[in-house]
Amino acid sequence: MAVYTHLGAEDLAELIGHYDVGDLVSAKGIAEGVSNSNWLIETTGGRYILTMYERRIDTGELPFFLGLLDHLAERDCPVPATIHDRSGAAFRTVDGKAVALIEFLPGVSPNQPTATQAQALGTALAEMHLAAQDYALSRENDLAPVGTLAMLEALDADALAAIDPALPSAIDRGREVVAAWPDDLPSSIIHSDLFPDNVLMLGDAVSGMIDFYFACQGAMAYDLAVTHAAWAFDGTGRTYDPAIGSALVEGYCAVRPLGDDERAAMPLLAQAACLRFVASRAEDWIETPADALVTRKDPMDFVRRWDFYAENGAALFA
Ligand SMILES: Nc1ncnc2c1ncn2[C@@H]1O[C@H](COP(=O)(O)OP(=O)(O)OP(=O)(O)O)[C@@H](O)[C@H]1O
Ligand SMILES: N[C@@H](CCO)C(=O)O
Repeated sequence: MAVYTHLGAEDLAELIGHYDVGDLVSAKGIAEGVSNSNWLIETTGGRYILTMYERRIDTGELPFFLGLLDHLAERDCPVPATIHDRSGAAFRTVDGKAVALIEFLPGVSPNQPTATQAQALGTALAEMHLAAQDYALSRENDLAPVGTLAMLEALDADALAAIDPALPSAIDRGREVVAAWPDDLPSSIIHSDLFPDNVLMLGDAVSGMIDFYFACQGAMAYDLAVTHAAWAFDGTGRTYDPAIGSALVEGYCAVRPLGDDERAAMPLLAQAACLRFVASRAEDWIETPADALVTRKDPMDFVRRWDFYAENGAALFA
């Protein structure tokens, strides 16, 4: 469920009236997503996505996120441009909450991506990294290994063990990742959360990369590692698909070949990606009541990936 706020027809028409997009025809709440409320808006001028920022997002960071979409869209990356209102503002406030209107992009998120789609995504990711290098604004990664380790350390050990007896050992493994973390890899603005549900595809082509609300300054190879962990396994992390993993890296390197230092770091970066999702999922699991409407994601899905990278990472990225 991802419409937390009711917006009546009059509120919507009034809001849309501030934009040069034609008259409101229809507005449908979008069920996917958990962080924000989203509507598919149809006007006499076209289709748009209206987002109301509900939680996790600090309004002070919206100029960074929305400006990034504009910067990338201007450079032909498949991301939705922000629609600015008649006064030029990228976001407005309704009932005390920030809202933004962005371009609607066609396509569907793949449930079972193919290697050809993974290759196209690798290419789109590398192009995005290059296009973002001259973006004027910056944002620190609050979910970098040091931050996600702290997140995990702050959770109650018994609560972690209640999810799975193997989970508390992620803390010591996380410490090893943080101790080995390289600070000098080539960086840009990275997406940091490019799971299949944040990618829209039309056939084999990437028609959209969405949900940039974890974007931040970071090592480009780390973003590739996150995307690898998100795309190359079944959801539970039990089965690795080598065709998808190789195609993703190949598509990336066709545009931006990895340096020797980046390639050597990939096994560690992939484990850092696992640390990040183990930590955020464990925190959400413990903080979300079992009967909440939102489905909790299992941190163990990323412990399994972590085991896989620890064992096979060196051969995988050689
Ligand atoms: N620009 C867009 N064009 C087309 N569809 C979009 C666009 N942006 C979002 N959507 C649709 O809305 C859904 C929810 O969007 P999104 O994933 O950004 O929600 P969220 O609640 O902000 O994210 P999350 O739950 O991942 O934190 C997506 O799965 C997609 O179907
Ligand atoms: N994509 C993340 C949620 C956003 O942090 C996950 O699957 O855990």
